This record gives sequence, C-alpha cells and structure tokens, in this order.
Amino acid sequence: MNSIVSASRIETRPADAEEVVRLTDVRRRFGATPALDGISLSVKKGEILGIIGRSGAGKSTLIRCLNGLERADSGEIVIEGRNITALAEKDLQPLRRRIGMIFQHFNLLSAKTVEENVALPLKIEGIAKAERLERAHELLDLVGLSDKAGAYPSSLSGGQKQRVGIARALAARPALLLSDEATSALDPETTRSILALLKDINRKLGLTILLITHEMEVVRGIADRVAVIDAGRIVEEGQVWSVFGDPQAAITKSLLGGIRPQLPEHIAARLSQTGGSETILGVDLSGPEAQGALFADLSAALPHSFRLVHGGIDHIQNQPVARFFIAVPARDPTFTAKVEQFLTARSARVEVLGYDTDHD
Ligand SMILES: Nc1ncnc2c1ncn2[C@@H]1O[C@H](COP(=O)(O)OP(=O)(O)OP(=O)(O)O)[C@@H](O)[C@H]1O
Repeated sequence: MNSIVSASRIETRPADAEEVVRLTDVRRRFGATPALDGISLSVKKGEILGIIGRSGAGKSTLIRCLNGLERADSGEIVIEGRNITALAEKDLQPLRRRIGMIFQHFNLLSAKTVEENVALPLKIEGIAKAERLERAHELLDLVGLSDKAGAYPSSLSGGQKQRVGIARALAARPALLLSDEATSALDPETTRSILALLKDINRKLGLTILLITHEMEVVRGIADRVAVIDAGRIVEEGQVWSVFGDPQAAITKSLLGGIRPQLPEHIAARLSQTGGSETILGVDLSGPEAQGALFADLSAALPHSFRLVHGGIDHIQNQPVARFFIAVPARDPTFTAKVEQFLTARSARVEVLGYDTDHD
C-alpha cells in the first residue's frame, strides 16, 4: 500500500490504482503572487475529485496548467503517464485531446447545430463526417438530447446547453473530464440533474472527473474525494464524508459554513465565555460511530439530563455525518468532562463553545 500524507489525514490506497493525473510540487508564480505554491495531488482512474477554494485560491491556474494553456514554473504534471511539463507546444496538442472540458457558460458555437457542436472535436481530428455524426448521436442519446440534434443552442435551456457541452467534451473519448464551475450558472434543480448525469457517465464509462467548484453541494453530491486549495496550496484532502464531517483547516470550515449546521445566530450572540447556567458544546461525529443510539446511550451514562439545542445527521457517500449542539448544566463541574469523555470515546470531536443563561 502507498501512503499519502495530507494536511490532516493519512490515506492508504492500493499501489496498483491507475493514476490518470499526478501533480508533484507544481509551482506557478505571477510576479509576487504564488498562484500555485507546491501542489501535489493525484486522481485515479474512475475517480471524481472535487477541488474547492475561495476566489483567488489558484483553481483556474491549476486548470490552465493541467490543460497545457499555462506552463508551470516547476514541478511535474503527469497525465496518463506522460509528463506534460516536459513537452514542446506541438506535442501538447494530442495530450489536450485526452482532456475534455466543460465550462460555466457552456462555450457552444451559436451558429452551429447541437450535433455539429458535439461533433466539432472529431472534425478537428479529421474524422469522416458519417463517423462523427454517428458518434454525436450516440453521445446525444447518452445525455438525453437525441431529439435536439438539429436545434441551435439559442433554443435550448441552460441545462440542455450543458448537456451538449458534456456530450462535446466526451466526443474524443477523453481520459479526464475537467469541469470548471460547470453548474455555477444553473438553478438548483438543473444542477442536480447535471450532477446526476455526470455521476451516471462516471459509473457507465468509468470516466475520471476533476471538478473545480465553489459550490460545496456539487462536491457533496458526486465527488469521491475533495482537496481544499488556499493561497496556491492544498491545505486539506480526503474522502468527502471525512473532510465535510470533520474539517480541520479554518478555510474548509468557512467554505462549508453554508452546508453544515451552525449554532443559531441568536444563541451564538448571547454566549458568554466566562460563565452561565449551561455549557454549550459543539459535537462532530462521522462514520460508523455516528450510527446507533448515541443520545440514548449518552443519557443513560450521565447523572443529569442535557438539552439538544440544534443539529442533525447528514449522509455523504452513504456515511452518516453528524453535527450537534448540546447544552449541559454548568453547575456540576464534572458533568461536561463526563459528556466529553463519553463522546470522545466514540471518536467525536467536542468543543466548548461558551455558556448560556437565557435559553429558549
Ligand atoms: N495572468 C495572471 N497575471 C497575474 N496574476 C494572476 C494571473 N492569473 C492568476 N493570477 C493571480 O493568481 C492567484 C490565483 O488566481 P486564480 O485565477 O487561479 O484563482 P481562482 O481560485 O481560480 O479564483 P476564482 O475562483 O476567482 O476564479 C490570484 O491572486 C490571481 O490574482
């Protein structure tokens, strides 16, 4: 087994897992700005890797380096075993064809029909018309748009345009699909249908996908692993349920703020750090330990009762991911320690957030 040590986790995976992409210590600087400051990551065949980060973190630079539009200053980018950093411009062309791309604004040609758009990468490759149209129809069938082959992009909805974008990206049978904010311009329902399509294609074709997004729901919905990028560095990496269930880096916690339960604002605002009648605890628990009669067992193990203030259980990659806020009486100083002891024995992370006197 190989071990990959990430910022906070040790992951093991089989040594024979076929890597489609591997980056080693990739650096790219613009003047004084290190856009990529030593990125190392790999994506194995059939995997969906999500890359998240706030604006300016280096996501676009990473995509441009991957598809050869930008040269890394140093480090290695290996795609299907070939180091693209060592290639001359003319040798990059065939490699670029191994990467399909989908974009936020679809980038379809408005003067061409849907089937012509899908067949375009094959036309560039010099494939005969009959063959490329046959392939285009096969792909339009795959993305559920067989009836739109002769339509023009302007007559399609955003979701349909992105389906055409996906079909076009797959035309040349790429090894890797790069998705650059592909659902950011779509409404939530259309986003869900596009994500379901990508997952379906990933399963059916074993397609490897690298998703760059600022939408946590996208990663939560379909990625296997996630890497968090900040100031050109990967600050955290792991399976989605593990990173989303117990984020370590401050930036990850902040990015996930919208999809993880938070202590309600009116309670957070009145918390004291010095004392009160109740201690408010934040509890994070994921994986198998989050299943079962946690609160019944906790209750049975304690001398006093406690209050559940807020929280819930999510399921990511079929793993339960729980986050709760509980209030325990502060008058007995051993009580909080007992709760912490019980929960940490079940691999929970427990944090004292403050004290409350005025509970509702
Ligand atoms: N061509 C360039 N010239 C100068 N600085 C650049 C250039 N491209 C990127 N940068 C800088 O590099 C850093 C990373 O930018 P990048 O566009 O890769 O971030 P990003 O994560 O894609 O952001 P966003 O989500 O806003 O697109 C930023 O500080 C940016 O200003």
